[in-house]
Amino acid sequence: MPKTEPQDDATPASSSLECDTRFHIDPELVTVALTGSGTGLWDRDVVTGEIRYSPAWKAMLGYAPHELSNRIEDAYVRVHPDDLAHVRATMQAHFESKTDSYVVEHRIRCKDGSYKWICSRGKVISRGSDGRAQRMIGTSTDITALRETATNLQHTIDLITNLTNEVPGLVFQYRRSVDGHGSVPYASDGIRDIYELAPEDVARNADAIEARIDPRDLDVFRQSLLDSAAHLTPWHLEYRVNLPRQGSCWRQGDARPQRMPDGSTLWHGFISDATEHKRIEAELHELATVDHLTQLSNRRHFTAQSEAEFTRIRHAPNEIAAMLMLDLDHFKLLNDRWGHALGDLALSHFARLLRAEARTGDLIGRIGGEEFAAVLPGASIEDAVTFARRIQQRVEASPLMSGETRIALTVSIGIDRMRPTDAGATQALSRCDKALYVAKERGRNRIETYEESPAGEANGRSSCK
Ligand SMILES: Nc1nc2c(ncn2[C@@H]2O[C@H](COP(=O)(O)OP(=O)(O)OP(=O)(O)O)[C@@H](O)[C@H]2O)c(=O)[nH]1
Repeated sequence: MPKTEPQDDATPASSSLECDTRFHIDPELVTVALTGSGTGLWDRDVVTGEIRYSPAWKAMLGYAPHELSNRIEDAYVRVHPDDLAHVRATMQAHFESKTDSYVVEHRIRCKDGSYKWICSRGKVISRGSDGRAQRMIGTSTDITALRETATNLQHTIDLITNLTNEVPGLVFQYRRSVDGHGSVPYASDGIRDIYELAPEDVARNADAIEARIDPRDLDVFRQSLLDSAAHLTPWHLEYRVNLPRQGSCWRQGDARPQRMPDGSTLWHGFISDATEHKRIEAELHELATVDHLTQLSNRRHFTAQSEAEFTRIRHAPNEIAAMLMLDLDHFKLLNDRWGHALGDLALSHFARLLRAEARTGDLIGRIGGEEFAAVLPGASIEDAVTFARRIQQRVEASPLMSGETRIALTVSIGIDRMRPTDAGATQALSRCDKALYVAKERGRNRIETYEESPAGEANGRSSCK
């Protein structure tokens, strides 16, 4: 049983180190190593309750080699009260051979009354025939600085987590390994709204995110990340997600990639809810492009669309397109007789008939008060005349009803084709306008196609009525 203080350069360390004859360390070096690492030795007689400490152990707590009692009950008084039960339980478990060794981190009071964090490790080295622990030796290492660093690190992590969790959106770290495997090592709480997932759902495998992305945007989503990884360019994407609770929503993602030493790519970024922004954008787009009364394209949008069609025709000599201008007859009279509100109804009624007659791909717009226009891609002048006749027949067959009153509408139509030699689509529209003028001149409710007169004046031919 311990009768002498354990020396920092003494057994048991030196004896066990000598076991391997090929590897001998000078005990003095062990002393230096142990002292330098802030480690002291202790040797406890479990039966008598005697415990002896090496000088380095005592120095660690600020005691001189001759200070400190060698009683275990005094040792327990120095343990921080909050840690005592845990220390005792860990020690007891080792005495009962429930653990291979004794390892515990706890606070211990120094001579000056302050506390240090230490890591105590020990092992029972002799037991009685009944298995009861008799002698135990061990080390204590000052880990105060380490604990402070760990505590500061935890505070920093808590701060970042608290801040990112307050941000309305998802702050994330996304890793893509060389073999293409994706994971999200860090996701703020916002992931519960952004993807309706928990951080742990994607910590090791990001597949759950891809499952939320709208199939229409999945390829673009994947490709955008591949591009960002390949060129280490910032990732930016607006894409749709389908969520169990919120349904279809828009998301906007922004992140910066960096290449890691193992070849993987790590993005740090942010994903926000872009649904409202997209809704407003769509609303503004509609306001800018759609005529409120008839829900047809407005003049500006129709012009832009027909210019795009004209560009297509000009670059493909075999492609054709016809253009029509349609104007309700005597609309002023209708307004004067039935009122402006009914005039509005007549306009939307006519727009419905026009839309019903159009094919997918045809462009229709309201370009003025009671003026409408259409571009029929792939249609010849003859096709356009047939289309115009069908419109007139539909208008005749479907009068506007105001209560019991039938209000008959008629429409005059001017037609021409888009010509590759034109400067733009408006030139075709202006020829349609001239043909329309002829239709009005010749009595209205007529279809006229444009024809250049020898004198260069606008003319019309091919009347329907
Ligand atoms: N109700 C209603 N009337 C409109 C609207 N925009 C224009 N108008 C009217 O449409 C009428 C067009 O009159 P005009 O240009 O003289 O043509 P019209 O009476 O149809 O005569 P023709 O075209 O020669 O057959 C005007 O009285 C405008 O006030 C609208 O949004 N709603």
